[in-house]
Formats: sequence, structure tokens, C-alpha cells
Amino acid sequence: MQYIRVNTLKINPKILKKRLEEKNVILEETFLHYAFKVIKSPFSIGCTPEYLFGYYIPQSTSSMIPPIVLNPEKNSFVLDMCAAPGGKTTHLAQLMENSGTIVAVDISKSRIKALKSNINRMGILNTIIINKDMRIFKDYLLKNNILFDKILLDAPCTGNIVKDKNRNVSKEDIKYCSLRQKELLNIGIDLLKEGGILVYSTCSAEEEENEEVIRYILNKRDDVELLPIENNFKKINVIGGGIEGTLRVIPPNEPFFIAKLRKIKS
Ligand SMILES: C[S@@+](CC[C@H](N)C(=O)[O-])C[C@H]1O[C@@H](n2cnc3c(N)ncnc32)[C@H](O)[C@@H]1O
Repeated sequence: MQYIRVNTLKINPKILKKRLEEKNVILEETFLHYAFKVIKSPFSIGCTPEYLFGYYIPQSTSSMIPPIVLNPEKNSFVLDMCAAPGGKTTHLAQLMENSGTIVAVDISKSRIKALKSNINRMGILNTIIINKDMRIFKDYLLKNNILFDKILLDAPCTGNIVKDKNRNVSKEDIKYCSLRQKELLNIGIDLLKEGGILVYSTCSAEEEENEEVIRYILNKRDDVELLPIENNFKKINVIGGGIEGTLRVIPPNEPFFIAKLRKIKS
């Protein structure tokens, strides 16, 4: 299954749909008026002039949910802690109508290149790209009292390992990811303003990387609460997660886990 998200900063979804249909691409509506399922295409959907103009990005519909749940306001100050290659950063910028500021951080030099390219191609003007380890960069932010209204933590997970390296996931991999996720989530909460919102997501189906991480943070800290996410997503397999108020996207859609947290005191 292949999907595209239309970059509404550059083109109206109906106009793009018509343009691609004139080239014999068959598209179907999804739960989002600016995303389409690609039923059939005579060419690779990642190498059309429209793609190069930044009119759309190929992306799973599951991965469109975390930015929608975060729902950044125009002119807000947003941190994307694990941003590359930028599917969600560019979506956040689109939702913010290119206003406010997004600080997009990623540890990987090679993936940062893809993030830069997506940001340039899609005409994103409100994003600062930082190639750093969040576990180190947080010290600079905290020292300078730089706190955020909204944070997306789309955490590294075993789902990415499978996609990137095409290998089996071991128990050690899951344990390693779970520890890293807890560490990053703690940092994320530290960097929120009082009343600020953090959305945690992974594309792993493992309990240890999802519900366990959320239970850990709720038990460990008294400055954060879980906010229930309303499941009003249609035409996509979204169910309640293992903790009430969290969501899981299940196959045949790409598996995803999404939780929403609010910092209640600083
Ligand atoms: C799930 S991917 C992010 C996908 C991205 N949000 C998107 O929608 O295109 C996780 C990312 O976390 C990055 N990462 C892992 N550990 C990190 C750390 N300590 N600090 C910053 N980025 C990190 C990885 O390089 C990887 O790009």
C-alpha cells in the first residue's frame, strides 16, 4: 500500500489529484482530505515532476496521525526530537502554515541530509535543523531555559530496524530501544513548558516500546499526565492501545502507537 500526503503549503489537494490522474495515476480518498492512497501508477510515485516541485511526499497514513494528534497551533514553538527524514516535521510545518518555529533534531548525519532535502523541496520556512544527539543537545536547551509549547517524540524503535536493515528483531534490540525511548521521553518532558503537550509515537508493535514506556514515565514523574486521544480516524485501522486513551494502528495499515502527555507543573 502506498500513500501520498499533499503539501498544502504549495498546492490544493484537488488540483494535484487531477494533475496526477491526467498522467494515469489512480488515487483513492483517505481519512485526510490532503492524503491519497495510490491504487495504480505507471511510474514510481517518488520521481515525478510534482514530487520534485514538493507538491507531495510518499508517506504511510499511520505516520500522519502523530502530527495531527499534536495539533500545533500557528506561531507555536515546537520541538521534533527525532526528526529525520522529516515526514512528520514537514507535516507539522504544513499544519502550522509555515508560521512559528520548529526545531528539528536528529542524531544521524546521513538522515539529516534527507530531512534538509525534504524541507527545501517542500518549501518549509519555519524549521531550524540541528544535527545533534538529543541527550546532549538538551543540556544547551535547559541551560538557556529554552522550553517548548509542543514536542513530537517519534522515537527510534525496532520497527525502524526492520525497515532499515531487513533483519530480525531480537529481545536485546527491543530492550535497548525501550531504554533509549524512556531516556528520550524523560528529556522531552523536561523540555516542555508548563501546560505543554508531548506526543510519543513509535512504529513498533512491541508493548515494551509503547505502553511500558508510558507506564514508566507516569510512575516515575508527578509533573506529567496522560491525555486521552479521541479515536475519530476513519478508513484506517485504529484501535485503543493497552493504556486507555492511547491509540494503536494495526495491520494492514503500518503499525503505530501514539500517546499524548501534558506537563502539569514545571
Ligand atoms: C522513527 S525515526 C524518525 C522518523 C521521523 N520522525 C519522520 O517522520 O520522518 C527515529 C529517528 O531518531 C533518530 N535518533 C535516534 N536517537 C536519537 C537521539 N539520541 N537524538 C536525536 N535523534 C535520535 C534516528 O536517527 C532516526 O532518524
